Amino acid sequence: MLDALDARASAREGKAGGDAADAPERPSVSHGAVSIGNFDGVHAGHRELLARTRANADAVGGPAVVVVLDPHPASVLRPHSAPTRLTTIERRAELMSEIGIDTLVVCPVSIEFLNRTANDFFDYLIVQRLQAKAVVEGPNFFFGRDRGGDVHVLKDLCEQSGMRLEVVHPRIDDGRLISSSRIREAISAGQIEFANTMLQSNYRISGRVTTGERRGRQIGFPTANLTGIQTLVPDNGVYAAKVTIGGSNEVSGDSGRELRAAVHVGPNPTFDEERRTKVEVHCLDYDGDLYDRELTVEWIARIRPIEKFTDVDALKQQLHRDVARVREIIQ
Ligand SMILES: Cc1cc2nc3c(=O)[nH]c(=O)nc-3n(C[C@H](O)[C@H](O)[C@H](O)COP(=O)(O)O)c2cc1C
Ligand SMILES: Nc1ncnc2c1ncn2[C@@H]1O[C@H](COP(=O)(O)OP(=O)(O)O)[C@@H](O)[C@H]1O
Repeated sequence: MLDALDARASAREGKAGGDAADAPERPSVSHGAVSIGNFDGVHAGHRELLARTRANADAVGGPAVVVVLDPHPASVLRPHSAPTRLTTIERRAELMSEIGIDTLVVCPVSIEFLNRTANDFFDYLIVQRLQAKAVVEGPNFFFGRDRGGDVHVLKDLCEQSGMRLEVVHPRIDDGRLISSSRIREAISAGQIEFANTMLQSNYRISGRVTTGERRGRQIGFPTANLTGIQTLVPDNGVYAAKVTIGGSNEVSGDSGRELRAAVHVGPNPTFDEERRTKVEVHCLDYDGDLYDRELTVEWIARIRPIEKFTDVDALKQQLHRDVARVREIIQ
């Protein structure tokens, strides 16, 4: 039973995965302040909860620990309705590290795990595995079989174990709660600036550069075509973005180089390719080989929808205007 908690990430190192027993230096998870959730996006609401987790950790003199239930419990129960994630676990660890969380523990979620009663969940995870001194959650926190535990149950259990509990009230924006699903809706509608405001950071995706139709260079606008994207792709359209070349474990010379880019998301109707959605990145002021490299795209603003142009010259004229617009938006 204890091996349910078998992977952890040191948020300070921004890494995830691996078995705890293999880690050369196990990050400290005991006797601290703990918050449990999915934290997809690490958005403004999460950030308030995490700031309070940090403050409680300081008050009890232990580490600030976040337990990410992965995959999201709802997607284990209803795999077909699982939403596409906003952030990988590695990205969540990176963002949490930036805001002062010491350790991110990944708790694998299975049907058996979700079948624990609320008392059992609390005893196993919070008491035995984490030996927590403080717990921080939002009022919508439910735990245990059939979501049997809520913050009132949690309050009683914490009191019985002599733990502090802080319930952090969620952040309201325009009278509506900031939530991961609301951010997904905004991104899927191309409302990148609104999503970025709710995230309090620029939305990102990463992918590997693959070959396309080799048309880009012929028309003077080479585009790096991304594949293997694991997170939500914004609505079809043309965007201004910042791009970083190379993955975290690449050592090549220009790894980490940041560029501005005009990014196309969608089909290529001008070339009668109406169906396939592609993510194509035209980097400004760059000429090099990107095939098989990893690119991270930081979305800044949507410029326009995809159009079918009457000919390639009309497309080229528009691409010149798109690039000029990117230069205006990202100075
Ligand atoms: C910033 C940008 C905007 C684009 N907008 C459109 C568009 O509105 N309509 C369209 O058919 N293709 C558009 N394209 C896509 C080109 O058709 C595509 O890059 C070209 O076909 C090259 O494809 P390839 O990389 O497979 O060679 C755009 C490309 C870029 C970089
Ligand atoms: N400024 C640039 N932006 C994007 N890719 C570039 C740039 N300069 C050179 N390249 C290279 O050109 C390739 C894209 O050229 P393109 O003719 O569109 O071919 P493909 O159809 O295979 O994507 C990229 O994968 C990259 O290796």
